[in-house]
Amino acid sequence: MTLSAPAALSPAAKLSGRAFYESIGSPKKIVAPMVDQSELAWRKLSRRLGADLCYTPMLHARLFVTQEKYRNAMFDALDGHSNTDRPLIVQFCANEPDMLLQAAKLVENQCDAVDLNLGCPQNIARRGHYGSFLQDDWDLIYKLINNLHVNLSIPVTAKIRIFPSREKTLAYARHVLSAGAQILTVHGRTREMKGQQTGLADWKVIRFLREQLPPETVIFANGNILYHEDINRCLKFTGVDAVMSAEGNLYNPAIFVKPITYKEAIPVDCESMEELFPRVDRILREYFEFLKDTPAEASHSAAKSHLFRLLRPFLSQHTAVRAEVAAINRNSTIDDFRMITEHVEEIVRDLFADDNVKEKDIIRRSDQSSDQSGAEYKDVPYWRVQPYFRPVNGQILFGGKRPLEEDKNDNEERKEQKKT
Ligand SMILES: Cc1cc2nc3c(=O)[nH]c(=O)nc-3n(C[C@H](O)[C@H](O)[C@H](O)COP(=O)(O)O)c2cc1C
Repeated sequence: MTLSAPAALSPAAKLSGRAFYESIGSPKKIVAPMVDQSELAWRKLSRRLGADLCYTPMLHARLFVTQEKYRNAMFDALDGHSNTDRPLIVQFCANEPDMLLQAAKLVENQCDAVDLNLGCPQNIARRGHYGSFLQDDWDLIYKLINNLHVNLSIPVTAKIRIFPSREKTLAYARHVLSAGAQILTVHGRTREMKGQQTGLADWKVIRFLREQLPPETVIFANGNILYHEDINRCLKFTGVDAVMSAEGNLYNPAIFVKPITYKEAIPVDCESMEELFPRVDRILREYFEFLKDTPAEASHSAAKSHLFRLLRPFLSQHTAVRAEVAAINRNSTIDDFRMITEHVEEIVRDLFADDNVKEKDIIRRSDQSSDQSGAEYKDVPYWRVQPYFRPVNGQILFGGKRPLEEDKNDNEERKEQKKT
């Protein structure tokens, strides 16, 4: 990929806001930008399972422009391919308007829009002065977005976090939109809500923004999507155009599998159980087939974390597989992933050879429910992919309410999450 000089374009020549959103098919179910996790192989799997728009992982604009090795590892000719990876929004973090523009120019023919990350709360973002730490520098945000709005041939979008005050959040949203952002993704957590302090995303603030901003503003809601039915619930509660999921999608890529029905809850009968909570052997095989055909470094370096997440409850029961996943390193080959996939298939085949398992292969409604979304919790057998409830202050809580026991996978997984 070679660098090209930016050509000035009239913003009027580009599709804006709702017209742009409609031009990419009015997506409702969106895979979030995720460092080292929303790479090509994963996006292909997610699209096959119902996602109708995907974001790339956050790319570092300066590294993308100045380091060819980084650029080629993160984004190659297959990313944003018209037959297999669209619609696609490429996300960058940046704090230099011209560097961001140069980076965006390098991908403008391989995606539908470029997104500015204004949400990353990690220390690395504090040190690098990007992500949510730009929340303190509204002038710079304006320049970053407006430079793309004026000079890029495709639309610019932005993903923000909320402030503790909803009025300030509204003023901030208006500022980001006035700079030229054509879609606003709102992650309903503040910058402080990370790690052990993550807690629930605030859908009420997102609804407030929806009510206050003009109807032509396209808004995506992000946060608290753990089950497929949460998508309907969130759309209904907030009134926004679409719902974005990160962790829900990673632990169960079939979270988007059904069309949006606006029904309160989907009854989990036998047929929908396999659709909504697929068996780990099936999902792993589908993922493996995409991984095998995706040579990009980004897809292979992401694979270990994907396996830990997909197989999370399964690994507690089958520690030999856990050891195989833990042993994956940068020298691992596709045959190592094939071997793990076949091992999991063999175990599940043996499990289902026993008629007793069939009786246990049901989703039970749990007696807990969350306060805000009204979601019903479910007990899902360990051989099926399922949401993960994050540790909060040493305990694993669901929606801030439901303590579960921490298990051995957490250490391995924490190591993986540190990388992201
Ligand atoms: C592994 C991982 C990587 C992430 N990387 C990014 C990123 O590159 N850019 C970004 O804007 N947000 C990133 N996020 C945040 C998510 O996009 C999302 O805003 C957040 O996880 C809340 O959504 P959720 O409740 O559906 O998980 C990441 C989240 C996870 C779990």
